[in-house]
Amino acid sequence: MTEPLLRLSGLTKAYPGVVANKDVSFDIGYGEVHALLGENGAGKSTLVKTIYGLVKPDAGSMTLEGQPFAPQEPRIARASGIAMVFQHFSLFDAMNVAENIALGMENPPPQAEIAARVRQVSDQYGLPLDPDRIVGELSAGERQRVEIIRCLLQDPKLLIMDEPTSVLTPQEVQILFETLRKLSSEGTAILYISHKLEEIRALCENATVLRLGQVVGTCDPRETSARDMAELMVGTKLHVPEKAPRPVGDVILALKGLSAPAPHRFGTPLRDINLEVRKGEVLGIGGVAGNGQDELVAALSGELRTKRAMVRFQDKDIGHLPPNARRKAGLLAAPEERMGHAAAPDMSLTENAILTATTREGLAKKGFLQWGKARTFAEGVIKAFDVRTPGPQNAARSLSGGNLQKFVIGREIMQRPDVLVVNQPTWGVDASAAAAIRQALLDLAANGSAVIVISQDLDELMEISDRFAALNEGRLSSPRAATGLTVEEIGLMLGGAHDMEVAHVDA
Ligand SMILES: Nc1ncnc2c1ncn2[C@@H]1O[C@H](COP(=O)(O)OP(=O)(O)OP(=O)(O)O)[C@@H](O)[C@H]1O
Repeated sequence: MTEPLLRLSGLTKAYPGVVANKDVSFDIGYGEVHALLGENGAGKSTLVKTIYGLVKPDAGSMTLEGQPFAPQEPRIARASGIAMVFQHFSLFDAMNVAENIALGMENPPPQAEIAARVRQVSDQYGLPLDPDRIVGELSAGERQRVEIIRCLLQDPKLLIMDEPTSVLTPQEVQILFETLRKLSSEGTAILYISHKLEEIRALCENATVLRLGQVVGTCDPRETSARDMAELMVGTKLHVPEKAPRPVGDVILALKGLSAPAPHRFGTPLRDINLEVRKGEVLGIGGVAGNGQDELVAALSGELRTKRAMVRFQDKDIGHLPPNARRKAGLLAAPEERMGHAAAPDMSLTENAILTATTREGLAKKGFLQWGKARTFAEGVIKAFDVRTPGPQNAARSLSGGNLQKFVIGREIMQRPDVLVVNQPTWGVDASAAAAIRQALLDLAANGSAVIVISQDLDELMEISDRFAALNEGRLSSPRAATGLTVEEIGLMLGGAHDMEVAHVDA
């Protein structure tokens, strides 16, 4: 039998309180597109970090092209032909594409040469990218291309991709898949982590499923339904969120001509947003990343202050109020970037609970923090939202991405907001946890709160929203009932051809 490209044999890695990988063995062949599946915390990242030399296994071994392979650090893994595109990009906004790529090289050639090679690889693999563009001005999809091209310049034998499509538009996903197929046909193997099972079915020829750190199954995704794969991952039947009919109440939040300049050089200005949100409704806001999503969340949460009358909440003008005053009044928000924005990575979960829940949960008394109460609150979130962690004393950084997301969203929901604004609530979250988060948002609305969900995942928005609006270059289309909206109509709304603008053209 011929040797596989990479063989993993009995890899085991334990962290305090959890075994992240337990006796994991499988092969990846030359040119094979291999999916690594598993719910949040199943151990996928730990495994790929082991292959990339970022984690040292406690036991087990690897071979690469038949030779023992035990990279002590990423530099060695890269030199052996392993490349990795991370979920979170590591690029410098103020530098151009070629400069960013040079930063990742051991011995970078002159800029002009890098630019020429970027152009060549970009043409060869159908990944449009201009090496002279400033990274801060690129879309998420283009930033990812920078990372991919950086990898391709190393001519990898194995390309590892961790959740590559969560920030991409459907068109960008197609471009990426074409590139990956071409790479595979040329003999480059791809190890692909994603929670988007339909994409796995379209792309991968083999899948290894991890649960609680162990391999629990393998399948051919082309011949396995998404539902079967999801159930293999969780080991139980999948719960699909139910959108029960709900009475919709009075207007609780109104945006009136909400405008704000871009908060930084690479931000988007908000332009004359008008919107009414009612008690008991879920309003979905779609749009390609970078069209004002972060700015809108900031204007609602109070991180971005505006003129008083631009934000009206429960019949009071609050555009000038800071976040804590808004929290106290019942307007809560969970931003998109969980590490560093929604949660402080080095703080424990209890401390992270204190960060946003002190006012509403009474976690401070006469200026002193009530640690016992804070811990109980954090434990409540962990329990209610099935956050996989040994306990609230653990640092946010130690949680897997999806588990931290469950904690961050749960922390806000458990504070019983009157209005909850969430940005990308299920980003990087596995199918069953995503279903649980969506159900929690629907339950919140069923209890009379208003929920604004900002997401790039149109399927998600259609699943839970009563009304749908689209953000485009800082403008918001007028919301429309989600039921019955066609893909074409949504596409037009996302592209900015919404009713107001069409009316202007006619005039
Ligand atoms: N540095 C660390 N310290 C302590 N525990 C860790 C550390 N890294 C990972 N873990 C734990 O190991 C387990 C596996 O985590 P891992 O990030 O590999 O999961 P994952 O499958 O990639 O999850 P996700 O899909 O949410 O990204 C989790 O329980 C996680 O909390």
